[in-house]
Amino acid sequence: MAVFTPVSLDDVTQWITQFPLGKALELKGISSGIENSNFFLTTERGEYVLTIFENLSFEQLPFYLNLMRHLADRGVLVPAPVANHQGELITALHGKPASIVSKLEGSSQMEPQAVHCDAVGAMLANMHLAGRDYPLRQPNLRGLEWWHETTPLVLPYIPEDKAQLLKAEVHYQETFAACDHYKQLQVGPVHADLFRNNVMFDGERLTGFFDFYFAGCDTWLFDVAVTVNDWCIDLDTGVLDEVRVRAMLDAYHAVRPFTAAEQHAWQTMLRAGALRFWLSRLYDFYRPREAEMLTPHDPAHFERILRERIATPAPGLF
Ligand SMILES: Nc1ncnc2c1ncn2[C@@H]1O[C@H](COP(=O)(O)OP(=O)(O)O)[C@@H](O)[C@H]1O
Ligand SMILES: N[C@@H](CCOP(=O)(O)O)C(=O)O
Repeated sequence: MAVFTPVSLDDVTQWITQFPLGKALELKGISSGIENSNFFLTTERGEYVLTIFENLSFEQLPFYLNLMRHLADRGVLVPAPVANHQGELITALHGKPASIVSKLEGSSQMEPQAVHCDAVGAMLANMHLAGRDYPLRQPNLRGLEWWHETTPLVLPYIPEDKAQLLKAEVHYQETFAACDHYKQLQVGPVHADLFRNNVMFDGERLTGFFDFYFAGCDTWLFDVAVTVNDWCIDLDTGVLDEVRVRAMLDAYHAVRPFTAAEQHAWQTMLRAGALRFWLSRLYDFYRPREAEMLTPHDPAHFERILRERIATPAPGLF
């Protein structure tokens, strides 16, 4: 399903000569994924993933690919982009931007236990620290400004009680973002979509974070909130599982200690993390892109999480 641009081994045979990867031996389309055309590529040098970007442009991609290169160079487990002989990470294939990155071992852990949350928390903190000297800047394109612009576009489609909640929450978050506590939060490159399906595990060993195409500069705490809201919940109810929350937060804190300002902002950030995905799911549900081929994710899941975070205080950061 997720090969929108077909590519054959023949197509790649000539194209690959610009990379220091030897000959292409095998190419296999990857069926999951919703944004891009992805292939497992075997060459004389090893196993890689070839991506043809269907929506992001040559101008937008350097932030993401260079961030992955930067993090990989600092020992964070992420796919390492491979440069061609000219030092370029992004080159054209069938007229679209394409890149080759290293293949991560393992598979996604869709039923995480505390041990997995511990590994994700520690790696997330390492990733934030490693991103401190990343020189490129791009805001989180699904941040506050996008919430402000997108809310009026979905309001006409949803019933009054949901519309009230959405408007009230955006207002609450905007007010908080204007306060001094918010301005004290540490900011840097964040993944911003670190769900279970964007991390690989080989058993209990974390082998990497991937799918950085929602990354941007935002508060580190927002990234933690998005991650906790997916990894540490009961998927049916959205209720936080204290054991997994503690494992993730303690592991993060051991690498990069949370601050008092972050402790103060924590409950609000969990709400922000829920709002972000409720809104994007509403938008994708009611205003699907023309070329959208897959069933959109269920917005009700994140509405439930938002209501739950408003009603029930979460365990503290430390
Ligand atoms: N670097 C990688 N190593 C191993 N598998 C990968 C890698 N990148 C992507 N994949 C596989 O491809 C699938 C689709 O990738 P994803 O980034 O989610 O696609 P999309 O951006 O189209 O949503 C993933 O679920 C994973 O199985
Ligand atoms: N995690 C988001 C959707 C983003 O899709 P991805 O497969 O690229 O992570 C959601 O669940 O709404």
